[in-house]
Amino acid sequence: MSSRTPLMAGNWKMNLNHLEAIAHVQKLAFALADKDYEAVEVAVLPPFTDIRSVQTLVDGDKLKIKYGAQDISAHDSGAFTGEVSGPMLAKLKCAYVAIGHSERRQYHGEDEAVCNAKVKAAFKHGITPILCVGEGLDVRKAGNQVTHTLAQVDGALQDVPAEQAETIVIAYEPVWAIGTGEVATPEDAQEVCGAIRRRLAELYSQELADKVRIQYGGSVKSGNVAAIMAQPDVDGALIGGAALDADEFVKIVRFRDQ
Ligand SMILES: O=C(CO)COP(=O)(O)O
Repeated sequence: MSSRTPLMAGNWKMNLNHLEAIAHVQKLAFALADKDYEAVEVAVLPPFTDIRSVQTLVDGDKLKIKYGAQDISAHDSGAFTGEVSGPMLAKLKCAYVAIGHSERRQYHGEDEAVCNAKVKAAFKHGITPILCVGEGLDVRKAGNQVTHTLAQVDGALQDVPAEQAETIVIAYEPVWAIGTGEVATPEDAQEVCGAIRRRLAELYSQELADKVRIQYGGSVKSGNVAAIMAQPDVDGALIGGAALDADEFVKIVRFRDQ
């Protein structure tokens, strides 16, 4: 671990309606103390329909939990049925937006060009992208995880200026470890997270690369988070299933105690 403030973000995926979201964030807020927020940045990424409720709670009670969305449209407005725009998310004061999650890549055909456009849309509206990258099982078996993942990083950062790129968060999520209980070893996580940081240094500068937070995601739980966080290039986690259990998520936030 490094001097970068770790970011622990719960990706709720398509779980919890707005009433459940309020109850869940209240539980987190009750359990988390100032010292937790000093050590770790805590964020939740609820479904779109929950964001207004979460915002109202966070604003009203001045909570230190950050929140964001799981996707963003590449377009600002117009005839894009079902999409939610950057200006809409910015109006709800979203701090973060996940871009290019493997489930979006797999089920919605999002490629590097789409991710690149969405990264630009997020920055345009002052929302920090959490760019999700990572290889599937076949690529891992062929030993091509680094090349594959770096190509995703290159594609998504095409023409993104340094002053924006230095604030991005990149989540390395090997697809074979998502929701499978199959966690990458700390060494697997470090191999690719370290390669991502070296690529950022090549694309921009070492100084910029040292600022960027790189998360690991894929079956993170309270029992395995400490070993993953001990890796020098892992600056946090993007947590799916375990983030739906408030007690478990709090334990993950307190990874230093595990
Ligand atoms: O996809 C993930 C977070 O974005 C990881 O999901 P799980 O933690 O459920 O494996």
